[in-house]
Amino acid sequence: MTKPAVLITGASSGIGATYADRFARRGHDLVLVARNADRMEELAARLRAETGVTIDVMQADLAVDADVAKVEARLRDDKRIGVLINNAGLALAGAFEAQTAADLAQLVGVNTVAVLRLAHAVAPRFVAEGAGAIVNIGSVVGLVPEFGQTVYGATKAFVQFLSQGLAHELGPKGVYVQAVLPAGTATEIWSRAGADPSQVPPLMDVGALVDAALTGFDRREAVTIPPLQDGAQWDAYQGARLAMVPSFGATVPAPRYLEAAQ
Ligand SMILES: NC(=O)C1=CN([C@@H]2O[C@H](COP(=O)(O)OP(=O)(O)OC[C@H]3O[C@@H](n4cnc5c(N)ncnc54)[C@H](OP(=O)(O)O)[C@@H]3O)[C@@H](O)[C@H]2O)C=CC1
Ligand SMILES: CC(=O)[C@H](N)C(=O)O
Repeated sequence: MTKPAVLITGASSGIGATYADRFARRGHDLVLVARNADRMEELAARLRAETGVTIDVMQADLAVDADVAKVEARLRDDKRIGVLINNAGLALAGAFEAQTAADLAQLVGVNTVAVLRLAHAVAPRFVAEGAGAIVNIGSVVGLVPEFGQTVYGATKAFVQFLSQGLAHELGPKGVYVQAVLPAGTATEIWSRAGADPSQVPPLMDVGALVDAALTGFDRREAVTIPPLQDGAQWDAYQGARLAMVPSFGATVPAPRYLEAAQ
């Protein structure tokens, strides 16, 4: 049986380039998407030579509406594509009040709007086929407002919610949706974000990260958190969240709000 082609955003470096390497070695044809076409062509030439798979390179800036539309069209029309890896993203150093509106718009555009639009473009075809996979790269930062990377973390919380919601909606229709939540991983994201090198935490090897994410993928896990050593902690967290749900149906405020503040 022919393996589905895989479209990977942010495939010019780091986690995306490593996904490209791993899927090529599994025998999948690829579509690589990012801004730096030279780096993708170099990666594609190496992987074609080493694995024999077919690789197309699409230059696109996912902060630019017309470029996102180009990738959406490819996802809608190219029926060979059966896996979307929504990986492209960026981080931003600095305090919220010092970050510029333009930088924040780019951060939110690439990390959330593009992720949503690409998933939305491919979902109808996957649902009609009753097959397909959407992998969204979030971050543990989306679970920890206390880290102080507020807007970056908010984009990753969006990715996590979107993924869990889509898993709930699309799973019964045959479409697998996975959220991958890396923690600090050794890629260019830190220097690109302008992070102070003395503040960078110990980092996971990018190959180890992607191999663990693919283990979760093969198991059809909804949320994969490679650095989390005790998986039962995630299950307990989800259990605590779901335990609140019946209360959300209450039609009167909780007693603690019925006493006037002193
Ligand atoms: N490394 C880490 O510690 C962690 C990373 N992540 C997430 O992993 C994902 C990949 O990042 P990582 O590999 O670490 O970092 P890199 O900086 O190495 O890679 C980011 C990729 O995204 C692409 N990209 C960035 N901006 C745009 C844009 N406007 N349009 C198209 N492509 C773009 C870059 O390509 P180009 O410049 O060619 O466009 C590059 O291929 C991100 O979503 C990140 O948030 C999550 C948790 C931890
Ligand atoms: C820059 C970061 O904080 C990193 N990409 C992460 O998500 O952990």
